[in-house]
Amino acid sequence: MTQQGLESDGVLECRDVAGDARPEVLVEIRGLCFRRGERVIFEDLDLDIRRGTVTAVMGPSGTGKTTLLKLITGQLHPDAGTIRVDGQDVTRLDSAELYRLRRRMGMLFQSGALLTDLSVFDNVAYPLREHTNLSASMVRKLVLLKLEAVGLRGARDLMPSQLSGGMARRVALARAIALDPMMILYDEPFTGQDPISMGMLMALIRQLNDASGLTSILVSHDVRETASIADYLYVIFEGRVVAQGTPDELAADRSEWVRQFMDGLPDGPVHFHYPAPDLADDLLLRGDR
Ligand SMILES: Nc1ncnc2c1ncn2[C@@H]1O[C@H](COP(=O)(O)OP(=O)(O)OP(=O)(O)O)[C@@H](O)[C@H]1O
Repeated sequence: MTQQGLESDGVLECRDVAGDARPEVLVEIRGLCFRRGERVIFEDLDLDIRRGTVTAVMGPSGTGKTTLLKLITGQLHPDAGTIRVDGQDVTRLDSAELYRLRRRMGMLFQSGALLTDLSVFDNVAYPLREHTNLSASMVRKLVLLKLEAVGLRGARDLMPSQLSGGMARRVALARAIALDPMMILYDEPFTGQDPISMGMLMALIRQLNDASGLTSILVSHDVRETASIADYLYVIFEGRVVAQGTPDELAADRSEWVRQFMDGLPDGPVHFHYPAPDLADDLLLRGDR
């Protein structure tokens, strides 16, 4: 049994819910509640990531997508709810168990920069040297295979400063799959990429997922590109899932939420302004902030 959030008279409460583990689901989130100070980021959020799929999590800026990835990887602890990854509730693991589980999750975060003083080869070798006792010749073979998978075996001796942005992201991807994770989490992998790089990364995400039997969670603002490679999409807003379905289902969905988000419309249920007092009142207030 675990706790699940409920809104009652504007107060976030929690109730007990039972988890329902299903083998086809790799990540099962139930009743997730998470606050940042006074701000409720997630409130009673349910979400499933099925094994073998590329599942995208989309939503307006600041809605909590990166936070969700951090909760799944146990970097943040929820206020209530369960997050099961491969049957284990990450909210209840001790640090050694969490460490073992995290080794099975590859991450490609926006800030996941390469180590600038190490070559491409050594960047990819790094997790293998840190986390395994493999011989140098086995590390070499694995690094070359991972670099081959991202098309950069020939770039092994380059330093990060000699790579384009798209190449750097592909090296980071090779590093993320070095330990053969069961799952890979991508946070805005396409940001700042030209169309060719973006196309390469999209194809790579799909290919790696299918060829390596991975499960992928993809957080992205790039709706069209994401929809073209994802099997299933979640749209989250104000702490909850407001829409979900296959790309075809969401393309056919007429609800205001889905249309605003999928079609990038400036007007709709999502407002441009962060909540604030009335502008005229605010301007009349004394003070220096
Ligand atoms: N360390 C922090 N301390 C306090 N608030 C934070 C912190 N990190 C994020 N937040 C807040 O949590 C909310 C969710 O942030 P998050 O980065 O998860 O959003 P996001 O959906 O990934 O946004 P974007 O699409 O712009 O990257 C935001 O309102 C943000 O201001």
